[in-house]
Amino acid sequence: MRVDIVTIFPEFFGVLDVSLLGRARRDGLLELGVHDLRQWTHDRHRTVDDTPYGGGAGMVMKPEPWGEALDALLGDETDALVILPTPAGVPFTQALARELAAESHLLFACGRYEGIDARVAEHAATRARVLEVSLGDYVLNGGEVAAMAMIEAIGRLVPGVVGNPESLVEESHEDGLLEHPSYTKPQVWRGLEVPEVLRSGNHAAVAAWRREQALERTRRVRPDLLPDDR
Ligand SMILES: COc1ccc2nc(C(=O)O)sc2c1
Repeated sequence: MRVDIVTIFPEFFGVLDVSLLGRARRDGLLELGVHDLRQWTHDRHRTVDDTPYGGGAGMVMKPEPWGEALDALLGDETDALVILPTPAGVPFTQALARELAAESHLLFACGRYEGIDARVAEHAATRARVLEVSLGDYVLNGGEVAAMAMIEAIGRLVPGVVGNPESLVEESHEDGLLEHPSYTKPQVWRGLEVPEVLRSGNHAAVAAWRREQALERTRRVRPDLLPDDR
């Protein structure tokens, strides 16, 4: 998978060189390109924003630099997916992350200020698929944090990135439930003991206990995830 990121804060994404995604890049499983939007400006001040038509507070990102950036990064390619992080987007979920992990080329267009001129998404849709996505029902200062979170959630699902694919199965949201609590040594810690069933060696009993714990935790913390009959 290739991931391109266009941003006015390219230094923001240095962290993607470390940990899991850093190794995936070195192993050739993920290709990452981080691009400063200002390289597609042509004035002395490298201007990327201007006042909004219709008035209102804040500034809007100009369409010209974005158009040239997408021209340069998409070329004649037709199967790229342009992801626009925005509070007005569809919710980012584990299911969406799984879908996006199957893509061959993602381009994250990270807005700042009050957002990107709407014609950028409109014109991009004439040459690529465009998806406006939100991390959640809150507002960040720009698309970079959202893009970072999405790239991590998507990248770790790309085959080969996580050493043991089994570890991707028993996770919150993978089966529609929150994950069960986990324990490791010591058996007793500050008077708190690991549940006996986990030390029983009875795999069926452990699986049943974990399932019940996941259901109980989901009912308590995220009842909205449960269909009415669970
Ligand atoms: C101007 O670009 C922005 C601003 C806020 C924002 N908030 C997001 C979110 O997913 O919460 S994405 C995003 C992009």
